[in-house]
Amino acid sequence: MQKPIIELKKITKRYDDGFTALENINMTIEPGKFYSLLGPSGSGKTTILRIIAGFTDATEGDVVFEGNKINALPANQRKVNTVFQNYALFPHMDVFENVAFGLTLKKMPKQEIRKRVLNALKVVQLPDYANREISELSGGQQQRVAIARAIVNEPKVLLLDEPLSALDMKLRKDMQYELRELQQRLKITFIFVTHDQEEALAMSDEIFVMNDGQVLQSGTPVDIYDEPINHFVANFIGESNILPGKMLKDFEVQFVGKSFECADAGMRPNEKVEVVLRPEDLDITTPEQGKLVVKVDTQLFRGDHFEIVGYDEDGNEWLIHSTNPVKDGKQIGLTFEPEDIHVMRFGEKEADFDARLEQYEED
Ligand SMILES: Nc1ncnc2c1ncn2[C@@H]1O[C@H](COP(=O)(O)OP(=O)(O)OP(=O)(O)O)[C@@H](O)[C@H]1O
Repeated sequence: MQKPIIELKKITKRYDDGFTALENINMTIEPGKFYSLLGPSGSGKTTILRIIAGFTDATEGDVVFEGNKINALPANQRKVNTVFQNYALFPHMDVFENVAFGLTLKKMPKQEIRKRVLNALKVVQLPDYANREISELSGGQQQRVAIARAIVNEPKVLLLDEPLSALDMKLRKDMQYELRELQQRLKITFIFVTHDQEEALAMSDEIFVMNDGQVLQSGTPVDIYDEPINHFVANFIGESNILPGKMLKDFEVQFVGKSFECADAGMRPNEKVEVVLRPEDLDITTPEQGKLVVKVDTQLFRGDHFEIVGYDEDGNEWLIHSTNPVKDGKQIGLTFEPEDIHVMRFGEKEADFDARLEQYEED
């Protein structure tokens, strides 16, 4: 592991009205990586950015930057810059003046400002837009100006608060590529707030999944997708079939009244669990050959696959992705591999999960 650039240690934030927005948050941010804070509205993502930027104080805990505690350091002395959701550009200034604003405040020599601003505009692929008015720009171009204005200060960390949420779907996808490419080129640490799981999965080196002021799970997109630690994460990240079950013994789990071989171990016999099966891991076969039988109810064409909804004989709903269509009302069999079954404990927290993993690895 690299030396962290930012650490949040036991951060709690209680607002004046007594509301606890963050509870015991620990985060380690390494330099040069792309991080996402992912969670529903109100989960505390923006509050974390504001604490890192110095716009608000934590009630308890420490913010550490390159090994030094910076709890009391004013926002303008922190080596971080923020790109806001609404861009916060100055409408009465042109593009050049907007990007130059921070440097002008610092009274940097004019020549140096010019060089830096033109360079920043080149980085965001707007080299010929210096003299344009803000009102003459598209949403995507305004977004890029906001990013140019942030990177012109050469921050070590860029904080981005839902910067793509005002853009239409197509532009949003384009900007996802651009931002990721920009981050890799500049090697600045990005901390990106979003409630869009697809966006977080596509762009990040690491994701922190948040809910109710807590980090539920952190890890690479693949880890979080393949090994969600609880119902909330499994549901929030991608589409899942989640069913109640019971761990019979190591590598054997029971759900929908049947027992199945699985790849999970280290739980108590008969422990109540939840089982996750991703729609794309289910293969369709004949009812005779299926591990489960499902009656197809409806299907939607999604371009590269069909999304099929069916019900088993107990009335559990199943979501299945298939490359071929299946007739409504048809009985189909479903098969899957033992490693496609992901078993979760009820209500598990990340710390418990880590402890269990350690115990399991020691055994
Ligand atoms: N000044 C304040 N006083 C009291 N409560 C606040 C204050 N600011 C934010 N909150 C509350 O703290 C919680 C976390 O807010 P925060 O803005 O961090 O969430 P978020 O995850 O960024 O949400 P969104 O995606 O909607 O921006 C919310 O319930 C919010 O209502």
